Amino acid sequence: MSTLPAGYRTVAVPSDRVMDYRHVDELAFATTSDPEIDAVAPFPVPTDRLMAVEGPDGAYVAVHGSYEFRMPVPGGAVPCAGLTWVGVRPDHRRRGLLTSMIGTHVERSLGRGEPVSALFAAEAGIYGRFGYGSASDEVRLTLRRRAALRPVAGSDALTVRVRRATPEDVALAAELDARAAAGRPGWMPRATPPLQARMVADPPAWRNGGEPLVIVTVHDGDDVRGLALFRRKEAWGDGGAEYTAAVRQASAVDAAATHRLWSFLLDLDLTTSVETPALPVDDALLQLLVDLRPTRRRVGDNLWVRVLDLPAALTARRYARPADLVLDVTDALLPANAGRWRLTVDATGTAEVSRTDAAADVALDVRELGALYLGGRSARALATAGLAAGAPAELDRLTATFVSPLAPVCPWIF
Ligand SMILES: CC(=O)SCCNC(=O)CCNC(=O)[C@H](O)C(C)(C)COP(=O)(O)OP(=O)(O)OC[C@H]1O[C@@H](n2cnc3c(N)ncnc32)[C@H](O)[C@@H]1OP(=O)(O)O
Repeated sequence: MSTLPAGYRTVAVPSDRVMDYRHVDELAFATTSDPEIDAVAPFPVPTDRLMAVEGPDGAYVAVHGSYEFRMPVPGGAVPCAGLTWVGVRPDHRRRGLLTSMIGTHVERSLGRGEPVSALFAAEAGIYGRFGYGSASDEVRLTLRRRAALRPVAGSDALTVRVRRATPEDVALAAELDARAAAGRPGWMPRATPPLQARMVADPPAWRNGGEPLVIVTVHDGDDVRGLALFRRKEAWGDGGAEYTAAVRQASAVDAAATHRLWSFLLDLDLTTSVETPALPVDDALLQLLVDLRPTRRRVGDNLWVRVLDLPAALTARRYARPADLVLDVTDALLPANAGRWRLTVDATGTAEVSRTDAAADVALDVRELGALYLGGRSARALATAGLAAGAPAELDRLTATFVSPLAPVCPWIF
């Protein structure tokens, strides 16, 4: 599957060449490694999941890696290869190295028993051709200070505490993140120490002129029910203070804690605006705001999902209702996924998937199956763009079967 131009070869990256790997990404992304950052936020991708392409002179010219995730899906979690740190040295681009690396990634992921891959795309035009579908959106808000929230019972009884964040806050940040996730599809757990360290890491290079990271916690007696990490940036205009507060993480376990947390963040002295982290498009904050109109909203693509092993992927999640559907799938990269599949879902939401010769209810490419996989897209909407084919009733049956009650999102970029 992986075809490289003559003179290039695919190699695993030994631990003594991780810096060579990183140098390729630095040239591809116009960044540089910084020992001060590495000291608090070590390189997070496991070495045994790093791959490189060597050029004719033996130097690394293209790299990719992956995380070993258990991606939350409706009703469960699926082993997922989180493709990451993909880069091709600018003098070796557009000669098929990424295409070859995707082949390597797919083979290795399937070999490890990972039926799904997911990623954040550096540019939206890159990954669709390889069968990744845009499966979730995120929204980032810029809120005015004192934006009003609808009342929530119990919020006023909760207390808040504020202090500088420290590396020791990592356990609390990870715990609150996991509790706030509440099974939302796509919300990747940060399961390894290097990924968790990044939650609270605060090297000066990441401060963008702002203060060191601050942590605010919401308490019900001794119980911590919410947490936010944020930093303010000093600014003075003709009218006085114009600070902005950028929130890195805002996690709360219920509506009252959510209300208390955002009430605090929305009324910080000296600030005029508050920037949220990536939120799901149905986040509680959007429901609580009395008036969304003055709020700047930027919606962007979030996770891209690639179904690698169709029967394993489709049986790894639960479904919203019983169903008997025949899907006719095309997959130019992985012919084992192509053809007609019967998806039967029982009353518990558990699916069986088998080959069939029966007539298809819906025809679609594996890219669109990836888009639907987390339950955040509509088959009928895809069909309006010519990306799925079927009678409206069958398309709606597919959507109603796949739908997630909560919009999928991954709140952190990997
Ligand atoms: C999950 C992540 O890590 S996302 C990070 C991706 N990395 C970056 O964005 C860093 C900067 N860019 C790069 O390193 C490289 O340009 C890459 C990785 C995006 C592409 O690598 P290349 O080796 O040039 O890709 P390759 O030659 O295999 O191209 C395959 C096809 O994708 C297309 N393509 C490649 N990059 C892009 C892009 N940025 N936008 C749109 N199309 C693209 C090519 O034109 C080609 O199309 P074709 O088959 O119709 O001719």
